[in-house]
Amino acid sequence: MTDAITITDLVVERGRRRVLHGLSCAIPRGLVTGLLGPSGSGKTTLLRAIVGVQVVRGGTVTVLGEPAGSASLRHRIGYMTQAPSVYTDLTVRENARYFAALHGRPATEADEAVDAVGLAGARGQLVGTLSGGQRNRASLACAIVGRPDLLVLDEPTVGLDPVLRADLWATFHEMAGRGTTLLVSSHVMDEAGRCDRLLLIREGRLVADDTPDAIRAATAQHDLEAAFLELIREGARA
Ligand SMILES: Nc1ncnc2c1ncn2[C@@H]1O[C@H](COP(=O)(O)OP(=O)(O)OP(=O)(O)O)[C@@H](O)[C@H]1O
Repeated sequence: MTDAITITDLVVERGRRRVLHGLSCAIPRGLVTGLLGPSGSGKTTLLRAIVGVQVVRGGTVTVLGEPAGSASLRHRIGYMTQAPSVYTDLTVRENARYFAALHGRPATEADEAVDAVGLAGARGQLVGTLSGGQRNRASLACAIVGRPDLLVLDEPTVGLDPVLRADLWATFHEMAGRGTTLLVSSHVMDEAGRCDRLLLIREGRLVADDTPDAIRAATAQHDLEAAFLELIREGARA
């Protein structure tokens, strides 16, 4: 299996504080990789380095065979930030169609993206009048509309009810089945089990990089939250 992303010795400082401390990992193509860790552990910073919008102090980040931030990657990566990046004075459908046009995609694909995030019933509604969770999903529709090779999603399921969350995770796996690589951050450990692979980070260092089952086996913990705690304890003992 080839890797979509390779990160070597990545060091990032933000506001004079070291946030990522020489992090190295590889993210395989065509799978859903979860980036899990407590609030402030450096998840968003790592995602920013991957999409090429973060100044890095050291190390390398290679994405789809190119250095992160290369112009050639712009149409190949979809990025959903934590703050919804949509126009509040346009409808859901207009937003999705606008982003589709930027990627040279037809309006039909924009409408499919709106359906995929469960917003078909609100497609004609102004984004400014949507609930927070709906607005997040409108933002997600705009991120997936270009049919990117790599989709980087920063906490895409925050504020969603369990049914919608399950639907969205099913959508992520369908996309992976069609060859898209997904990197999805979350600090909700019950979402970890839905991923093909997991990166667990804490205080800017990688604590684990494996499948959920391998992490369970290595820690003799079925519950991934307990497994995460066990890995932290092991790290402290070492
Ligand atoms: N613009 C900034 N200037 C200075 N420090 C920053 C800046 N942005 C983030 N940080 C710090 O970098 C660290 C990592 O932040 P980051 O947003 O990557 O964490 P996170 O794991 O994504 O957190 P959360 O789950 O709460 O979104 C935190 O200590 C944060 O305070």
